[in-house]
Amino acid sequence: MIIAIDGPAGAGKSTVARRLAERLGAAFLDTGAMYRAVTLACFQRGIDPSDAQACAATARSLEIGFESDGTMTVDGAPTDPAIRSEDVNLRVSEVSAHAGVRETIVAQQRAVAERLGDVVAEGRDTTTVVFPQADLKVYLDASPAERARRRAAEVGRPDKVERIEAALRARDAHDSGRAHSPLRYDPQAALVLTDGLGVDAVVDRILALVEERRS
Ligand SMILES: Nc1ncnc2c1ncn2[C@@H]1O[C@H](COP(=O)(O)OP(=O)(O)OP(=O)(O)O)[C@@H](O)[C@H]1O
Ligand SMILES: Nc1ccn([C@@H]2O[C@H](COP(=O)(O)O)[C@@H](O)[C@H]2O)c(=O)n1
Repeated sequence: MIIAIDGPAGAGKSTVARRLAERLGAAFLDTGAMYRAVTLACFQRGIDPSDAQACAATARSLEIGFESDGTMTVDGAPTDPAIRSEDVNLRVSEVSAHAGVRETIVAQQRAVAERLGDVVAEGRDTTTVVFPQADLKVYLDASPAERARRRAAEVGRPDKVERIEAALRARDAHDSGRAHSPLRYDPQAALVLTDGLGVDAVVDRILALVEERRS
């Protein structure tokens, strides 16, 4: 069984997907973490994120592994927390837009799912490109203001909510506007709007959809 969850930045995809995977006894696949790992490796190697060929070569050179609990390794080592840094946030959309990077990473995502079996995958193109045959597709969304409030609370900076909203909107615009695998709503996906809904309520709603598909 594959459940694919897409949506804009900060919509709650990884939080919900991780919890859903736990409830279902499935593996959790955070596809964005893979693009973040490529971006960080580009920084560490002095590669310009606009250099499509060098970014693609970097993606090909990395050995990215996944455990069923969602733990990712890069070249056999635990993932560097710097993949979540502000610097990576600012350039990951640019790196992930290169066709050569996507070709490599999408192939790895499919191979991981093949190996892990039941999978809850989340990202930007898991419903449309990576797993078009998914058993359930969900598009998770919330207003930009709500997403920014949640993210600001997460990082303990409610005073920065406006800056955070601007950054989320910029990343969404880049992810939606790119030529290869843009973020878009797949008409086969169930749209789940989460303003005013807690994480457990969102997970319960998706579990109800899983049950519907099974019956
Ligand atoms: N339904 C919800 N209610 C309240 N807070 C939520 C809800 N869903 C997620 N959150 C919180 O919002 C923040 C962003 O969630 P998360 O990191 O899962 O989003 P995401 O869609 O994976 O983001 P990104 O695409 O940027 O990685 C987290 O602090 C998370 O705990
Ligand atoms: N399937 C995906 C997943 C992510 N991306 C790109 O990576 C960025 C970071 O993703 P997070 O979910 O960790 O925030 C995201 O902004 C996209 O640029 C992607 O292209 N495809």
